[in-house]
This record gives sequence, C-alpha cells and structure tokens, in this order.
Amino acid sequence: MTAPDALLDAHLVVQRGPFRLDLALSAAAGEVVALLGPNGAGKTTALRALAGLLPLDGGYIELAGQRLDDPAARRFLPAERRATGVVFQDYLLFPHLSAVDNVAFGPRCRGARRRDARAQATAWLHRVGLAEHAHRRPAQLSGGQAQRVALARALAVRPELLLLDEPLAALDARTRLDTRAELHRHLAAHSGAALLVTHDPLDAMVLADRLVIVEEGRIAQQGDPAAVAARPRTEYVARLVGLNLYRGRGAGHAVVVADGFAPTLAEPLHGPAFVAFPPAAVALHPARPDGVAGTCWPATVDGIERHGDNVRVRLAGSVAALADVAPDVAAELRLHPGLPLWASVAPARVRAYPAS
Ligand SMILES: Nc1ncnc2c1ncn2[C@@H]1O[C@H](COP(=O)(O)OP(=O)(O)OP(=O)(O)O)[C@@H](O)[C@H]1O
Repeated sequence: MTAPDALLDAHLVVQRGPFRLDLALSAAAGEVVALLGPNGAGKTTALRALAGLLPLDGGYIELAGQRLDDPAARRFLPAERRATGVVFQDYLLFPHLSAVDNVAFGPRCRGARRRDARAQATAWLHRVGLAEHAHRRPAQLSGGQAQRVALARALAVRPELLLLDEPLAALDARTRLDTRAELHRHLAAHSGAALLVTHDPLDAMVLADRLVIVEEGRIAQQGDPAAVAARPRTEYVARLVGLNLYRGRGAGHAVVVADGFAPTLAEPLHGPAFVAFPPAAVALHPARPDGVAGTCWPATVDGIERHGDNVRVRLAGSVAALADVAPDVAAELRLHPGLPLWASVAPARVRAYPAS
C-alpha cells in the first residue's frame, strides 16, 4: 500500500537465477526505512535496483513523481541521473582522490562547476565534522572518518532518496556507537527519504522510523520498531527481538500451542494465533511443577551458554524454547545437554495475538 504522501513509491521485481525479489516499498519525505533480513533475503538487490545499478525485471520505481525504472514502458534512468545518494558498505571512496574531491565528485557529475562543487564538498565535510581532513586520501582516514566522507559524498548530491548499505558494518564497536549517533543526527536533518539496509537490529531500531523485514525476496513483516518488536510474526523477527515464538490456535481464553501447553489469556482469541514470550519468563524444574497447568511442558536441554549475567538454555522437545536462568539455578539443576526436565512460563509474560 502506498501512502498518499510517499516520496518513493516502488514495486521492485528482480529475477536473479532462481531468486526472485518481489517487494512493494514506499517512503515519505523525512522518513527512514530500514530493510532488515537474513543473508540472501534480497536487501542489497533492492538497494541496487533503487540506485539504478540493477534494472528491474518487473514493477516500477517512482521517486518524487519521476519514473526511474519501468520495464513495461522501456524506461530506465541510469544511476548518475537519479536523485539518489548511496553509502556503500565498504564506502567505495576513490583511493586516489582527497576527501574533498571524493565528495565533490557527485556534484561535478551532475554538472556543477569545479569551484562550486569543491565549495559544496567543503561545506558537507564541515557538516560531518571533517573539515580539517579535507585533503587527506581515504587511506589516511580512520574507518569512522571514511564513513563520514562516504555519507558527505552521498548527501552532497542533495538526494531525494538516500540509500545506505550496512553503513556501520565495517566499524569497530566503539566507533560504531559514535557513528550511529552521528548518523542519526544526519538522517534527522535529511529532508528526503532514506533507506537503510542492515543486518543489525540495533541499527534498525535506533535509526529507522519503520522496519521492513525481508525474507526470501518478500516482505515478511513491517511496522514501526516498537510494534515489530512487540509482535513478531516470523521466526527470524522473533530471534532478532529475543523472543520465543510459536504458532497456536486461539480457543477462547486459551491458546493451544502443543499438547498440554495452552496458556490462558485475559482477552479471548479465536483462530490462528502467535504466542510469544521472553527467555527470562521461562523457569526450569527437575520434575513436573504443581499449579502451572497449561503453561508447563517437558523438555530436554539441548545447549547451554553464557548470556550476560545469566545462563541461556536451549530446550528441545515439543515446545522448543530458549530459557534464561540465573547461574545458581543452573548449578542447582546440574544443567547439561541431554538432561530431561520441565519448563514453565509465567502466564503474565505470555503475549498472544492473531496470526492472520
Ligand atoms: N550477481 C548475482 N547473480 C545471481 N544471483 C545473485 C547475484 N547477487 C545476488 N544473487 C542472489 O540474489 C539473492 C539475494 O541476494 P542479496 O545480496 O540481495 O541478499 P541480501 O539480503 O543483501 O544478503 P546479505 O545480507 O547476505 O548481503 C541471493 O539468493 C543471491 O544468491
């Protein structure tokens, strides 16, 4: 569905061997949309199609009222004629050019005179806090600085659509933290739309107004970060936001997930439903506990690892789950792979919502 005020309105259809991307995407002016998905989901393919580096096989791309790609109408505008700016994962700066010449490249390509292009580039470098490094070449810049040059280069063409491909992936943890905060500031100041491709849920949650989760070339789920985190609809999203997720069937005031596991609900629910709860809501017991009918199930320990101050236990069985328990509880239960035990979940921590 396209919002009436969409700056970007696209339906991307790209066939790459057996892989097919089929994605309807829109973005409003000032909106930051994150494309999030597992390896091979089609995120980079989507970004390359929008940038004009890969022609569509079907569908269309319209940006600010201009058709950029429309195979049915035999229309394809090449990358340099699109109002898009791209920050690539490894920045792709020209190694033989200084930072200022890298940034001036875009305006130059779009017809600006040399002096004007340099003046614009200098202003952009100033905005990203790199004025004093304007004459350095990429090899003389740190990762974080190179990232800022790449961002300045993308913004210098005043794009209607800013495309960012894993813009923080190449940075170490500390630089990433600072650069994320800075990127957030620049995205907020950007008047056009922005599309961010990322694997990292934190980058997506912090930087984006809306998440579009792509799996196997299609949209699996979308919404604002809080809504997606609260109600995951796929296994991938559930793992991303750290929840156990199951499909069940609402039967009034209970949702049946598996034989014997049917948490009760305050609000009635009917038909296909999702059930989600955090690993910290799961308790482990050496024997079947009393008084937890419907919210306990037999399981086998499948794996154990440290998780912050707790121990994360992977449980196999009819209700596969992750459980986080305190180290003293783990020791008391003598947890080890293969150990049979019982798991239960606190009913108040269970969320259930319609699956259709
Ligand atoms: N040049 C190519 N030729 C044929 N198929 C390709 C090509 N590049 C990518 N693919 C296929 O297209 C699909 C989507 O790849 P894409 O790189 O868009 O995924 P992605 O979501 O960006 O993954 P990642 O997170 O690993 O970068 C994959 O199945 C991939 O094998």
